[in-house]
Amino acid sequence: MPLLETRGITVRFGGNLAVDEVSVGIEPGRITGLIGPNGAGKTTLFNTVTGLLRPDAGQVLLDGADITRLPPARRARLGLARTFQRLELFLSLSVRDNVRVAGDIRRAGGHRADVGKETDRVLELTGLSDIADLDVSGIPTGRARVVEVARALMTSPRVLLLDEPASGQTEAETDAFARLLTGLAADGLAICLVEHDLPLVMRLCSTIHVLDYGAVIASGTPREIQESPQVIAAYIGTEEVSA
Ligand SMILES: Nc1ncnc2c1ncn2[C@@H]1O[C@H](COP(=O)(O)OP(=O)(O)OP(=O)(O)O)[C@@H](O)[C@H]1O
Repeated sequence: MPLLETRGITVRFGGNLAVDEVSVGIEPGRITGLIGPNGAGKTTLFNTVTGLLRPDAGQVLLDGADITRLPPARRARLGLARTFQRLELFLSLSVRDNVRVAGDIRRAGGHRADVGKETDRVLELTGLSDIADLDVSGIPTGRARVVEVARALMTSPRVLLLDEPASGQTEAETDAFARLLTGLAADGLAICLVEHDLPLVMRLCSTIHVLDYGAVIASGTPREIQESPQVIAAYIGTEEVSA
């Protein structure tokens, strides 16, 4: 059973059909991939799921409940968290404070928690403890992407949407990141991964949905996706589909 589901989501920007009747499901305990060439509609779909954008048609369901019209903060409280393709961190704050701030906001909203203790736990879990006191402006992009994930984890999400989280990471950082995501999924988190690093997607995801010009052109296991003629055609001239 999917925890998060989109049903027939459609988004138009003027005459441009950015998302075309997309129906996909994200299951707990699994990493679901969402891939496609540039401009395929991946970020736009994320924006409708998190409430930054109202779709022209379709529904978003969380645990079977229709959340299509809820504002982003309500969705966050229900367990939706995301990271952004363009990093959205406070550059002049330390890694610890960037992570902590999500806990402080949640506490201000009435959630009872020891924010300091939870911050330390999340920093440890995400492998950021050694750089916790550095300003985010002074750390490499690859680690900054993990800070975004850590901040998202401070909201105790049930669903985590990741928009190109491995971009800018070294090979070693990507390996550590892959282990982190595998562990989070093993603990029951439902993860949706938008990523251009296709070998990483193939390695981590149990199911992959492929978008092209806003529409789902294929859904299946990594092997099925790699062998799909539609997917190969969509990627010709852009990237390799093979891992
Ligand atoms: N705010 C906007 N106004 C107008 N058009 C937009 C807007 N946001 C996205 N688009 C268009 O919608 C389509 C889908 O864009 P989107 O960013 O969702 O694709 P994407 O798959 O995330 O691409 P990428 O892999 O490059 O991040 C593109 O044609 C894009 O130009």
